[in-house]
Formats: sequence, C-alpha cells, structure tokens
Amino acid sequence: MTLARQPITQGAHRLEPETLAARLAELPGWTLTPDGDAIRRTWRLRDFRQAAALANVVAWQAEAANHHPDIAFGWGHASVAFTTHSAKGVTLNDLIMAARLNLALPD
Ligand SMILES: C[C@H](O)[C@H](O)[C@H]1CNC2=NC(N)=NC(=O)C2=N1
Repeated sequence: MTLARQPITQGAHRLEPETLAARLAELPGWTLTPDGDAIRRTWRLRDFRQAAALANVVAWQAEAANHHPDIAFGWGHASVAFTTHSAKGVTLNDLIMAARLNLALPD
C-alpha cells in the first residue's frame, strides 16, 4: 500500500534513524530537523494568500487525521513540521502525513 493511503494509528513507535533516513528518501522536500525529532518541508509560494491557503489545507487534513503539525507561514512561504508528541520523535504517522501532503499540495 502506498504510504499516503496507510491509516494513522495509535501508539506508533519512534523510528530508528536508519529507517527514518531511508523512508525520507521517498518523500521529496521533507528533511529531518537538526535535533532529529521532527520532519519539515518548506514551500515557496506566490504571495501571502497562497501561503495562508496552504496552511489551511494542511490544518484541515491534520484535523481529519487527528495528527497535527506545527505550521508557520508568511508572505510567500509556508513551513510544516511533524513529530509525534506521544512517541517523542518521528513515527510512521508523520511520514504518512508528509506523503498525503505531497499528493495534495504543489511542488
Ligand atoms: C488523543 C489524540 O489522539 C492525541 O492527543 C493526538 C492528537 N494529535 C497528535 N498529533 C501529533 N503530531 N502527535 C501526537 O502525539 C498527537 N496526539
């Protein structure tokens, strides 16, 4: 099953660094944060309106999945970071959300 179609599950475990690095290679644009505890993607956009629209898409996709990122945006840019608080690190749930957003959003 493609990553984007997998369900978000409760009790997901933090991924090992090697596993995480390998799986991130399948997710264009997403990188590990310097502390290794989250994944992030930043988009460049036409203006503030486009950045706000992207943030909204991400917010409602997160609500639907009950898995929530940190979102930051401003004029022409938006940044989304996922971590799993309950696991204190990156889980498969974070990768699934990233894959879903890569399908839903422009490059
Ligand atoms: C009860 C509910 O499922 C939890 O609080 C969820 C909600 N959204 C969440 N989002 C993220 N990113 N990490 C979590 O651990 C998390 N927990």
